[in-house]
Amino acid sequence: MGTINSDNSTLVPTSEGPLLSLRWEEDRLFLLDQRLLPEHIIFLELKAVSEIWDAIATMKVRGAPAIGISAAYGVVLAGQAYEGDIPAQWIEEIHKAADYLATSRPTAVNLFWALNRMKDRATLLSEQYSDIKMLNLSLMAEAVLIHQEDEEVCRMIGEHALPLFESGMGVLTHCNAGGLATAKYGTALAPFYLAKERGISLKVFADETRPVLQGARLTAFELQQAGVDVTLLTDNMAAVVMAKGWIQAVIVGTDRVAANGDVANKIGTYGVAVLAKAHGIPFYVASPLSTIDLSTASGADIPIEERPESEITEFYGKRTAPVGVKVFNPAFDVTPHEYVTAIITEKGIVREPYLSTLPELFKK
Ligand SMILES: CSC[C@@H](O)[C@@H](O)C(=O)COP(=O)(O)O
Repeated sequence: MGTINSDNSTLVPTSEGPLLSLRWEEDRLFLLDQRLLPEHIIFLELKAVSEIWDAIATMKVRGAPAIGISAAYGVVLAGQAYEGDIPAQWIEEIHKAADYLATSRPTAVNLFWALNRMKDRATLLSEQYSDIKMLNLSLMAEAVLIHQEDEEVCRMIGEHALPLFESGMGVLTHCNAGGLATAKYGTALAPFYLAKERGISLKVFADETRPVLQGARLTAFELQQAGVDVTLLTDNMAAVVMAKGWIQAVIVGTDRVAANGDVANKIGTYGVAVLAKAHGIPFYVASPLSTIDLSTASGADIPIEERPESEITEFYGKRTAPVGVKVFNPAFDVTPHEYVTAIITEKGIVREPYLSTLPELFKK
């Protein structure tokens, strides 16, 4: 890919590997507007903290790692917008922006992880430098590092996950935990890219993922672009394809893993996990360490975002439900740890008992 557009024209995708959804250039963030995929490939050029907040809240950028990276750049923009020369005031602006960005979406812990990392770095830097230009440059380097690290983390998740699959296997995924949701490769989709590179043929089944259709619009799109064998299903077809024996494994991403191994991910994931267990199919979760939140004891403590009713009562602007009907629209659900066969991280694979195996990952 690599084509950048800032004047809202539609660009034709190329097939030079995974599509990149984020690009930073000195004092601005270029973001692929994921709401418009697959019809339009349009990059937004963001220069203000409020624009980053809006992009996250309205899901122009979505997926836990991509949200974290965008927020980190949002903090950089706040530092660059400060016009004074007093480091203590600069730090205040950084904290104000981070606290504001933290209100954009509640469930993906990568958002808070990245913001805390940026705040800590800013504090450390302000003890070393008093020149605001130097502070801004150094803080920008931290955001760039978060961005670059994510690519390597995703690649390593793919390396660890790949041996779980054999050529010819059918693998089901839900939502989009791909390159679009991360710096590159994705988490759950990373092994599919590596398999493709290495001539291992996997048959991927992508749930469409109601109500915002990340599976149909994003997963099917990015895998098709990369030449991966992908078949699109509506969410209620997962049971049928499992019963037919077409699925040998499930792999999904996550927005937050609690200390006991409970996993929050896109609404519908829990149902897929229950179905997998009923059919004796392993259910894998791909998670960077930045998505593991040991300070959250269990899934019951994970804040679950509820989104606008219109996502359910309307379909692309057309009303599909009676006016005034009651609606429940949680964006995520929690899969209890007993359904999770293994969690695949950049540091390796862990299994039950998660209460002891997850903390070990942070000591490696
Ligand atoms: C690597 S992305 C992992 C998760 O963030 C992903 O599976 C997911 O649930 C995204 O939800 P979204 O609401 O599209 O941000």
